Amino acid sequence: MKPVEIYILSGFLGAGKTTLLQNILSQEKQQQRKIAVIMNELGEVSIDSNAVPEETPLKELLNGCVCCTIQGQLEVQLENMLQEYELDAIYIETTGVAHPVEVLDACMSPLFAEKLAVQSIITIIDTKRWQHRTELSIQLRKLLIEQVQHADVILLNKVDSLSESEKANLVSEIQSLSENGKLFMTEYANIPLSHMKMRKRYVTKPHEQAHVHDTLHMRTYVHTFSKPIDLESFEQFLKNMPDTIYRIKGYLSFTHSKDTYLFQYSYGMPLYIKEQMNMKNTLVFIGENLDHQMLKRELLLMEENQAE
Ligand SMILES: Nc1nc2c(ncn2[C@@H]2O[C@H](COP(=O)(O)OP(=O)(O)OP(=O)(O)O)[C@@H](O)[C@H]2O)c(=O)[nH]1
Repeated sequence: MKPVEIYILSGFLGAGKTTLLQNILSQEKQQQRKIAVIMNELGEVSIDSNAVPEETPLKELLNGCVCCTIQGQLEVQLENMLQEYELDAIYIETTGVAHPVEVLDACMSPLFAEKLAVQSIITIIDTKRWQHRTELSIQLRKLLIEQVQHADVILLNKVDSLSESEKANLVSEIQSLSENGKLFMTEYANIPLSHMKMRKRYVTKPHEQAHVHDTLHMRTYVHTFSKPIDLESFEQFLKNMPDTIYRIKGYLSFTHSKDTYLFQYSYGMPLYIKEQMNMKNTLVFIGENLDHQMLKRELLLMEENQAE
């Protein structure tokens, strides 16, 4: 039997991995290939799973990073996928702080030698974040570089906000870091599937391990609101938030509207998208050394003030 192709989607928090996955899935559907997805999220609740169409088999690895605490679980989920479905390819969306090589290691287990064929590591870069990476801790900066160095395909995403000279500088900077990576500039991770397909024999290169908790000090906080909140107070809260909160995503309802909104926040940019269904109002925060108590206090206060 033909081995199932594996694609690893890597890239920092908010870079556009889920956006890329959605583009890929719709192209794969047109080609009538049988695809499954494994999603790893740092938080204990899943937000991105709605981005995957219902007919696509999906397994989620929540509350930890495949590259450290839950590597064993990835192997179990891969095995389950292979047993339950007949597939052409599996896409693995890693957490924004995962080291791609450690995810690769899990897929290269001897268990799967005949069954899986890793095709490529695709790293997506938030170009704006990259330009301002000196604001990140040294460990996170190293991780961003490693994500580039180990990629076969590199997408310079969110170029819509860059000038032509910024784009040129970025391309030469990334090219100097990557020996063999194929480089593409994208907006909303829009790229033809054919650019991501490459058959490669994988040998894992040496790399520095960066564990989410011990080295990167990444933490998550999940907050569920018991009622709709005031948009203005929420925006004020966002303005005062520490810079070390890199990513927020989840669902929100506001007092001014009956709708539920999918909320996305990356690199200081909030985005509200009307959601068709009524979802539980839960937000996942991801950041360095998150102050859980402070977040909880501020968010509860926001709800309490509402009642007055
Ligand atoms: N302006 C702009 N926004 C983009 C682009 N690509 C993605 N986004 C937005 O960036 C935000 C984060 O995108 P996602 O695809 O969820 O990023 P992610 O890497 O999956 O995020 P995590 O799973 O949290 O690490 C969303 O609001 C996207 O709509 C782009 O090219 N330009």
